[in-house]
Amino acid sequence: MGSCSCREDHDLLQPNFCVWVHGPIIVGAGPSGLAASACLSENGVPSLILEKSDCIASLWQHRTYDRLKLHLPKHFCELPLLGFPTNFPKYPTKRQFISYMESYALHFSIKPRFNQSVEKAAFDHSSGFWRVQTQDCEYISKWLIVATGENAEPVIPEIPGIDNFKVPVLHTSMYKSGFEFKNQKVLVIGCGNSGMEVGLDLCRYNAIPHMVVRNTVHVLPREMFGVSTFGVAMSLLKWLPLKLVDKFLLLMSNFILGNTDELGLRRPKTGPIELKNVTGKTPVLDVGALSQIRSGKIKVAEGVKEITRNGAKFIDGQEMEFDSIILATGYRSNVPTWLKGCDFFTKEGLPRTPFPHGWKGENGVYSIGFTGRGILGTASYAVKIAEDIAEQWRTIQDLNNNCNSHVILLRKHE
Ligand SMILES: Cc1cc2nc3c(=O)[nH]c(=O)nc-3n(C[C@H](O)[C@H](O)[C@H](O)COP(=O)(O)OP(=O)(O)OC[C@H]3O[C@@H](n4cnc5c(N)ncnc54)[C@H](O)[C@@H]3O)c2cc1C
Ligand SMILES: NC(=O)C1=CN([C@@H]2O[C@H](COP(=O)(O)OP(=O)(O)OC[C@H]3O[C@@H](n4cnc5c(N)ncnc54)[C@H](OP(=O)(O)O)[C@@H]3O)[C@@H](O)[C@H]2O)C=CC1
Ligand SMILES: O=C(O)C(=O)Cc1c[nH]c2ccccc12
Repeated sequence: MGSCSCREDHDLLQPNFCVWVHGPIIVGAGPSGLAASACLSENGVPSLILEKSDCIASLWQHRTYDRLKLHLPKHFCELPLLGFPTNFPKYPTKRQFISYMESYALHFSIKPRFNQSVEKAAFDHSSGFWRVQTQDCEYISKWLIVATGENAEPVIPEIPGIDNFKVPVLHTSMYKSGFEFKNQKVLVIGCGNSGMEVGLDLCRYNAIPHMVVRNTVHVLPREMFGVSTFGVAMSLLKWLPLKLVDKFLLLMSNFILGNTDELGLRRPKTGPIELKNVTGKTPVLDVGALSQIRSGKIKVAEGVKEITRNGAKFIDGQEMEFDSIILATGYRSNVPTWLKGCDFFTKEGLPRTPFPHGWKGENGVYSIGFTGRGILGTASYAVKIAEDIAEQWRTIQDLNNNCNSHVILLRKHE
């Protein structure tokens, strides 16, 4: 740090330069990064977002399927300070959600630096600043906000023989629509919300999906008599203990959906909300896959033992041919690959302290978007982070007054 000489310039990105950022550096321009930036700006604090992709909300724009809709009502998926347009339906489509994110960024004049992949970030104890390295440049700030998300990388399981399958195996993050799988026999591995919804989408294109359910799973209706199940759970939790709420949800689910165990979807012993809180495993909110399972259009298979060139061998000894394989095996955080020397995050890349206390670490590091509570968790952390940094910002504002820009280019001495 002491080896940097100052030069003002906003647009140059060269390996031998480091950029001094007056406000916080935010890594990731998804909903969490945008929310943090908007709340900071509302508190008078500038920030700089570094985004590895070429757009905002890249998970939604590049890594989700066409028929995706929010499965929680829109008021549970709003970012702070600016809500959804009133003409949006209760469950906005992916396109609508993206357009909301775009207007959000525009409204708060958020201009991330795209194509900046953070490769390393570490706190420099000697200077008291965070040093954030991308492929182009080093950025330096007093604060680092980690907003790279719980869904940063696909989980690709090591299933014996998987590399020998005749065509490339696709993860749901690359799946767009069943159009490419018309009339095909498709093995879908995994039965979370992605597996269920991809299975359903495949049915719409006359494909024949076989879905691997290796474990137990909670399937709940998206709505209970016109009210969202998520909303019902949130309301009841204000008054009743968690276990009772879970009992109620299961009672209602059995009434609305029938016995899912009979379909090969065995329920875990722990209730759906308790399981979500303890393990992070999201219950499936059914938007139609279950009736396709009941009618036999989506076939349920137990665990896969091995993938062959033409298909799969299952643990019950059956062998079957498939045209394609889709991995609906979920996602993981990538934080451990780039955030160094900081035990704020676990080796799984999630904050060590669970919700609602995991937003602030030591030395000016913050996390947003790792609460297992979707956008709702993001919104609550954005407000807390912005207030916390704004308070520090005000105390050092006198120093900042000497600078007329919040991004300054520094030349590194060789
Ligand atoms: C299919 C799907 C549907 C979902 N539906 C809902 C829903 O209906 N409601 C809900 O509340 N939640 C939902 N979620 C949860 C979802 O995680 C959130 O909606 C939201 O996208 C999280 O925002 P985020 O900004 O924390 O993470 P992301 O949206 O993943 O954004 C993180 C950003 O960080 C960038 N990034 C990652 N690594 C780096 C790096 N090293 N350097 C620079 N940039 C980096 C990524 O490119 C990305 O743009 C869904 C998730 C999935 C996968
Ligand atoms: N409309 C919406 O809003 C949607 C929201 N989402 C959200 O996105 C997030 C990610 O969901 P999703 O992509 O479904 O991931 P999940 O982590 O929820 O589910 C992954 C699934 O893959 C299974 N699995 C993992 N590894 C293997 C393996 N080796 N063999 C067999 N099965 C395996 C898991 O089984 P096991 O339980 O045994 O580990 C689980 O069923 C969730 O929060 C979800 O709610 C997703 C889609 C739509
Ligand atoms: O859809 C998701 O992935 C979410 O994270 C939303 C969500 C947060 N908590 C839940 C509990 C039950 C179902 C969905 C969610």
